[in-house]
Parts: sequence; C-alpha cells; structure tokens
Amino acid sequence: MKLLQAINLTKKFPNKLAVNNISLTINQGDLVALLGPNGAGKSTTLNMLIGVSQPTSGKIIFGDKSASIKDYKNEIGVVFQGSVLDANLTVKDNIMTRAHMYTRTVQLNSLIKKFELESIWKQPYCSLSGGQKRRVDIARALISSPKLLFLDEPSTGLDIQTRTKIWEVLNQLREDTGLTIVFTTHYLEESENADYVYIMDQGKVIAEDTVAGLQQKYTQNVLQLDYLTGETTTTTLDNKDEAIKILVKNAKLLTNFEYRPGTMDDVFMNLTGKEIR
Ligand SMILES: Nc1ncnc2c1ncn2[C@@H]1O[C@H](COP(=O)(O)OP(=O)(O)OP(=O)(O)O)[C@@H](O)[C@H]1O
Repeated sequence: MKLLQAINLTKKFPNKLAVNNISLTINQGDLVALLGPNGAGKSTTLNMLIGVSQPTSGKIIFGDKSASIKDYKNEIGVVFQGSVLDANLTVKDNIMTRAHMYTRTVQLNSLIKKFELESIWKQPYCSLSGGQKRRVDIARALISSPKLLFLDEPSTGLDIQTRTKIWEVLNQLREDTGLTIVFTTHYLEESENADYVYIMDQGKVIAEDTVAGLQQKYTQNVLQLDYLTGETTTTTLDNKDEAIKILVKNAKLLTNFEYRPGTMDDVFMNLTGKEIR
C-alpha cells in the first residue's frame, strides 16, 4: 500500500537546481534508501517531504490524498543530520520534554530499553559519544509513534559496530511495528539492506529498483575458473545458481574458482562512471 508519493518534485535555489523533477513512491512498511554522492539532492528532497522546505513545483500525496505537511506531520518522525536536541539537557530531560508534547506516545520504557538509554539517562546530551547521541536522536523521533521515520544520513561519522547496532534496533522496530523508514545515505553497503533504492545524482533520480533489480540491470556476476591444465576462464552469469551448476559440472577439472556477485558499487559505477566517494 502506498504511504507517501512525491510527484515531479523540483527545488530551485537562486543559483542551483538542487532537485530536478523527481518522483518517489514509499510503500507502507518498506525501508527506502535515497542513495547518492554529496550534493546529489538527497537532503533537499527529504526536506521537501518533511515540510522544512517548499517545493518549487510538484506535489506530495500522503495516503490517498494530495497533502500539505500539516496533514501528515503527526505521522512522521525525523532525525536530521545535525541533532536538534538541547546539548545541555540530560537525555531524560530531552526525551521527557518531547514526550509531554504529544498525547499519543509510544511506551517510553520500551523505547528506553530498545535504544539502551538507561545507562546514559542522566547524562547531558553534549557529553555523549556519536553513537549514543544518534540512539537518543532516533528514540526522540519515535516518541510520537510515527508511521514513517525519516533519517538523514543516519550513520555518517559512526563506526561500523555502532552503525550495525543502530540498524539492528531499527530493523527490530520495523518487524515489531511495521514502521516505514526513508533514509538518505552515501554508504553503498547501507543501501543494500533497503527494500527499494532511489539512486540520485545531480538532482535527478538516475535509477530506482530493489537491490536485486538494480544489480540485475546494472551489474554482472563473474565466475572465474582455474583449470588443472593451467587455463583460466572468466564467464558472466545471471545468478549464482548458474555458477553452482557450472561448478558442479566441472568440479573434477578445477584447481580453484572465484565468484564475484555484482555489488551496489558496480551499480553506481556503471550508472555514473564514477565512484560514490
Ligand atoms: N539553501 C540552499 N541554497 C542554495 N543551494 C543549496 C541550498 N541547499 C542545498 N543547495 C545545493 O543543492 C545541491 C543539493 O544539496 P543537498 O544538500 O540536497 O545534497 P545531498 O545529496 O543531501 O548532499 P550531502 O550528502 O552532502 O548531504 C547542492 O549543490 C547544494 O549546494
């Protein structure tokens, strides 16, 4: 079921066409990635979807009707790239101040537990590590029990363990509550977990599909076989099942093999001719 649609969204700044006529469909329950290099227009797109910035043209449909942000602001949670929390307040005060603003809230205790906030509950926000801050930011965005969570570059600057931990919690939440998540990223490996990916470059969506669909369209899986005779062959294949068939058939003739599935790095490179970073 479609939860949010953006149709022909464009954002022109005085000297920059930041977003150029893009359309997105966010289905309920999906994890959707907006992937692209610096300056691709990801944050500008997100800002229009959350009402921080007005589109120059285009429209947004929430549920089944054309919407302005006031129609759906209670249904969304947002985690910005830079935190909006009060640096001098404790985690508790930041969270509780927010909780008092809403009549419909999640079970705070379960949120505190999920994001492991107990041990930092009385610490000032400014004294937290990057990963701890991000956990508090996300927990705060979920207090109003939103249907749709927007995350702008959720793991930029975080180490791999912290990133993995945050995604574990978010995936658990998706499983438990059916939460829909839209996130921007320039980490290719992060986009590989998404249900649907929009690849942006220079203000445009240059490709969109599931990860498997993108890999199918824009990459090749390569099987290299090293034979007892010393010969080496390289073959491109549609999928790993074909590789398994070839390997089984030739098992006795081989000294070694390597199977390299197409990656999101290859997808981006094939689409743009450049690396994402
Ligand atoms: N307020 C503004 N005025 C003028 N130009 C802007 C403004 N905001 C963004 N831009 C420009 O629009 C383009 C897209 O910026 P945007 O921040 O959306 O990119 P991004 O894909 O989110 O990049 P990053 O990954 O670095 O956050 C950039 O060239 C940026 O300089």
